[in-house]
Amino acid sequence: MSAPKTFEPKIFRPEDDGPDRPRRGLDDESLRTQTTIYRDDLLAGQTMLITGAGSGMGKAAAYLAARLGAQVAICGRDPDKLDTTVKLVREETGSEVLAVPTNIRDPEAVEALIDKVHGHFGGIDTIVNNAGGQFPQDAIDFSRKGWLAVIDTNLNGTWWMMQEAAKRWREIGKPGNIINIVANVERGMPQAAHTCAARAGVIYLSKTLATEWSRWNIRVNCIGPGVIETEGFRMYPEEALARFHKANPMKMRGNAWDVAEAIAYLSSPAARFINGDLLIIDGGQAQWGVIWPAGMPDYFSEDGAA
Ligand SMILES: CCCCCCCCCCC/C=C/C(=O)SCCNC(=O)CCNC(=O)[C@H](O)C(C)(C)COP(=O)(O)OP(=O)(O)OC[C@H]1O[C@@H](n2cnc3c(N)ncnc32)[C@H](O)[C@@H]1OP(=O)(O)O
Ligand SMILES: NC(=O)C1=CN([C@@H]2O[C@H](COP(=O)(O)OP(=O)(O)OC[C@H]3O[C@@H](n4cnc5c(N)ncnc54)[C@H](OP(=O)(O)O)[C@@H]3O)[C@@H](O)[C@H]2O)C=CC1
Repeated sequence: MSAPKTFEPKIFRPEDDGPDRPRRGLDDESLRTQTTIYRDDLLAGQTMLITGAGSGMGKAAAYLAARLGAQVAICGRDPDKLDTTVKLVREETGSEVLAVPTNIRDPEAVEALIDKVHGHFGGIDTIVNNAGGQFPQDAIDFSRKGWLAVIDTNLNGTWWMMQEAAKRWREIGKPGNIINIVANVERGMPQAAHTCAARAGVIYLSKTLATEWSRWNIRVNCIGPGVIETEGFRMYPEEALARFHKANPMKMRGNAWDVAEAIAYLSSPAARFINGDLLIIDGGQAQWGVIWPAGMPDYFSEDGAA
């Protein structure tokens, strides 16, 4: 049976995510079996700090970076999630990941995180600002607290990370590399206006910093994922998920490995001349469709009100 074209927009809360729903994204077993085009020591000698790495794309990126020889530090709010990444990397590579539970919304905690990673590994070469998220809802119904939560996480949190890392790189006279995971916001995103605003902010912040900070040899780039199936899909109702693949002309969902490999590329010497750019990984979504993660109001359907 095909998914309905429209359904009543509704608020979906994490508590609606029951045990009967399928788990989404690449589990540890799938991650272990992923292959890569990169040579084994591509990132040897590098230290990478990846935020939001207890699940999804951040976890895949941390695992791939460790496999390619990088020293890896990770953060996220939930220590149990971070432990799953530490364990996976240890079992598969024998390397120890440094896990520092941190809320990126807290600038002092971010400062302490950057200190800790520098102290532990003697420096940082690349930071990947991947932590983030939102909830699908019609913008007119956003609560003030909900708006602030999304802006604070995705825009302010990313900024605190960038500024603290750059201050340290300037102080010690070492080059730096920043990769910000944003979203595909080119056509706007119905029912994700808060994240659209925050991600557009990060993209243009990054383009600006790529110029300002080039004098300290700090590069700043963004990756814009389209529909990437991860644990984060729990925030979306099944009716919406059934249509997510239609957001792009390839009619498929990407996975966390697609993004992890792009992160590895931008962390490698091959990307030394890439600065201020936005790499979109979306199967062509930018030129294609718009999806309504909380349900398309009838007004927008083919036979809706003129
Ligand atoms: C990226 C584009 C989205 C759709 C565009 C179309 C393309 C679709 C395809 C892409 C789909 C996937 C996109 C992903 O990014 S999935 C991966 C990311 N992971 C997540 O988004 C899950 C995690 N999300 C969150 O953690 C939260 O959204 C949030 C950022 C808000 C976290 O904040 P906080 O920890 O403070 O959370 P709280 O629970 O305390 O909430 C604070 C207030 O926010 C409001 N709120 C929260 N959830 C909802 C909801 N489901 N519906 C409505 N309002 C919500 C609310 O006011 C909260 O306060 P109260 O609890 O006191 O009411
Ligand atoms: N999946 C998709 O289709 C798309 C995803 N994105 C973005 O890509 C990034 C990765 O998403 P994905 O892997 O799918 O989702 P996940 O939900 O699996 O990962 C997001 C991670 O961010 C962490 N996080 C959230 N808030 C904070 C915070 N305040 N401080 C520290 N860590 C935090 C979460 O851990 P914890 O809760 O423990 O803090 C979680 O591990 C996110 O920014 C997401 O919004 C963008 C476009 C599409």
